[in-house]
Amino acid sequence: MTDSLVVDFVSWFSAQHGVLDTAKMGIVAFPGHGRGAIALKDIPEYHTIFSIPRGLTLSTRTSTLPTLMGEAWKEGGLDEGWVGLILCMMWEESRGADSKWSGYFSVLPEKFDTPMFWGEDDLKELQGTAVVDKVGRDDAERDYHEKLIPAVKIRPDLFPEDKLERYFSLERYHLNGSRILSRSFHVEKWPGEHTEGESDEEGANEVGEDSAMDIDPQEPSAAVPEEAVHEEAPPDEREELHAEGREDDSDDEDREDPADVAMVPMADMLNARFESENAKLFYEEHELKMVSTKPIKAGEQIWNTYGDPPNSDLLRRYGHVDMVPLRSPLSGMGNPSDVVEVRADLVVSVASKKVKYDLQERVDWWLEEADDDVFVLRTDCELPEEFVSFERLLLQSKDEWEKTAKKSKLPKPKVDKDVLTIAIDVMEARMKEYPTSIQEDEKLLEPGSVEQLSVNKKNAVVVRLGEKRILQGTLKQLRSMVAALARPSKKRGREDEKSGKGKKARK
Ligand SMILES: C[S@@+](CC[C@H](N)C(=O)[O-])C[C@H]1O[C@@H](n2cnc3c(N)ncnc32)[C@H](O)[C@@H]1O
Repeated sequence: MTDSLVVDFVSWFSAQHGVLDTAKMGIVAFPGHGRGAIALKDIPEYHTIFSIPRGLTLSTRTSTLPTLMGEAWKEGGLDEGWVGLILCMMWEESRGADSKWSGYFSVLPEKFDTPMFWGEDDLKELQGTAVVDKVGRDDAERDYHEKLIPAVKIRPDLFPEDKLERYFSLERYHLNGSRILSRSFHVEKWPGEHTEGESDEEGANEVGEDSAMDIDPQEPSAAVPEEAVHEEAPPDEREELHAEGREDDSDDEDREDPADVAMVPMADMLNARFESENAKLFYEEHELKMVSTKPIKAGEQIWNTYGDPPNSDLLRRYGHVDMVPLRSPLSGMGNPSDVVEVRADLVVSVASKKVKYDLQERVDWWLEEADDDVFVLRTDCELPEEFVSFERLLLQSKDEWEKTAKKSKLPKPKVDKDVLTIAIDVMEARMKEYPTSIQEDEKLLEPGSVEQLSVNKKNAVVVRLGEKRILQGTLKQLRSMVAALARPSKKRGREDEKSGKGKKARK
């Protein structure tokens, strides 16, 4: 069946000087994925599938609203965070056919499956996962009340009373916020490009949450071999860098200029799946181009990348989860990018039962020096170095601790029996934070049972099961290391090598 909204959208796109290779790409419904792009013919590598003039992207740079609002834009804090872009989207949509983007709004979602819109019962299913504390509905609402509504009130000429309920409600605010979270791109200005009223200060007014997808600047020349492309860390990788406390992380790198966050019609029609990317968006001086990064066979889906985040982030930002074969030491289906977050305070509460001294001073020192209050375990099921180093700090004798503080150096991440035993207790305690067991979750996802689950509940089970499998895998490795230590030393040496003891944890 032809999707008439898509037909209208494609004509609007062409009328606005977007160029789509209609012989090669179609937009169709993929069961469970919404709409997506399909190759209608074989597409060779490095083929431009469509291009979008920069002016057709929708951002605070391209909408005329900030200019019409004048000084009030900055004075009202609309140049900070996403609230300005949300207001631009609401305003453009409220203008109907007068807006340049009128043909775009009709293909944007009106409903999301993300936890932001879940009821209490569904949210309970996520207990223990990394999603719970990150939904951020209250923070988002603060901007609505403190910035957006005052701006709307002072300009009834731009925001007429009779349009407020339909286009500027709190519900529409959340909807547009979610459209940005799941569909926006990071599009930087071309060097030398100047936008009226915009500060040139680096990192000015950065936003805490990155755009949904990153794109690469392309060399200004037309022919672009892959090597010429500057690869940037996708947004979620940057979040991970921060979470892992690498030396090169800094808040400035973690955050983006809100004016760089852009809605990109057509480019946001592409779905993504773990390591399936076969096309990518690049930007040039005047246009953005979706280019195939691999040959794509006729009938195949054209996939973008969202940076392969863990299922907890996929669910929170996009409303879906990835299920692909897992890699050793895990098995079955899941997301190989999954992570479990283990709070440092859980480690402290477990360790404090084993030691006789007060740990507060060491914990404060750690937070100052390492800035890591959460440890991230991955599907390789290895203890992160930072976790081991933190444990060692908590276990140090008074003398050792004094030396550590004096030298201002984190303890070496050396694993021994005490470290392993506490790590096991921590993993067991972390596992208890989920209200259900692995077996119960696996049963819920079995054929015959999974069909009875709502989409939200199924996704919640997939997220929590993915996290629990990492904990289970890590526990298995830790227990075998303890068992190896208990064996006579000659045999142990050989087994330690096999079990990876002494191997550096992933940083
Ligand atoms: C950038 S849009 C892609 C186009 C979208 N499917 C549509 O119908 O407009 C991102 C949204 O597509 C859906 N999506 C993308 N990849 C998916 C996948 N692998 N499985 C299920 N849904 C997916 C999610 O709803 C996500 O929020």
